[in-house]
Amino acid sequence: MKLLILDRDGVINYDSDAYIKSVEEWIPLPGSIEAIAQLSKAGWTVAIATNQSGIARGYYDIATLDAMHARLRTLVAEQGGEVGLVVYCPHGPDEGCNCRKPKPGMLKTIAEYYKVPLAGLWFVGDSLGDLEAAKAVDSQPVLVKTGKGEKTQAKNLPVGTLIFDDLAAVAAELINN
Ligand SMILES: O=P(O)(O)OC[C@@H](O)[C@H]1O[C@@H](OP(=O)(O)O)[C@@H](O)[C@@H](O)[C@@H]1O
Ligand SMILES: [Mg+2]
Ligand SMILES: [Zn+2]
Repeated sequence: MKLLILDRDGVINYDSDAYIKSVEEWIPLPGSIEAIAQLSKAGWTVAIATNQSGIARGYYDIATLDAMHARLRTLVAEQGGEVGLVVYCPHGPDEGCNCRKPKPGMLKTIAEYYKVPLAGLWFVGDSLGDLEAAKAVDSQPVLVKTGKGEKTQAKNLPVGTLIFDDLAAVAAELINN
């Protein structure tokens, strides 16, 4: 099975230091919806692993978060594709959960759900925590330069991190090679 895991904010949609607090604030990045649809139509299962500490901080609720993800699913379906499992960490940084990236808990959940090994599995993110989560379970860290990606690129990246301009470039690489 061809499984790809994506971070959400800064990879699929624009991110904000003020958090993405409503469906109206959830705006797809150029080409991201089409990229997910093309991957899906090419036989890839596209899952999502996203930190959503805004829940713990009281900025938005689970119903709003679900509405964002329903919007994502609708947009991808309109392009003939589909979105797989979406896993989120609703906890705050100080709660010591096992799912908040850079911990790999969400990656493990997704891999177990699809019964796919984590080794070498591509995880696409814009933050260092995304890349560290991938490295922690021997998955392939993939950085995109959207969202916080350009800032992240200046940091000390895990060895072997692959770098692409955006999700569309990641999709082109996977579909054409
Ligand atoms: O990139 P993903 O994992 O999909 O989601 C990131 C968001 O949950 C938010 O994560 C926050 O980090 P803290 O959770 O406050 O450390 C900040 O970086 C926000 O700008 C960002 O919108
Ligand atoms: Mg992100
Ligand atoms: Zn958590």
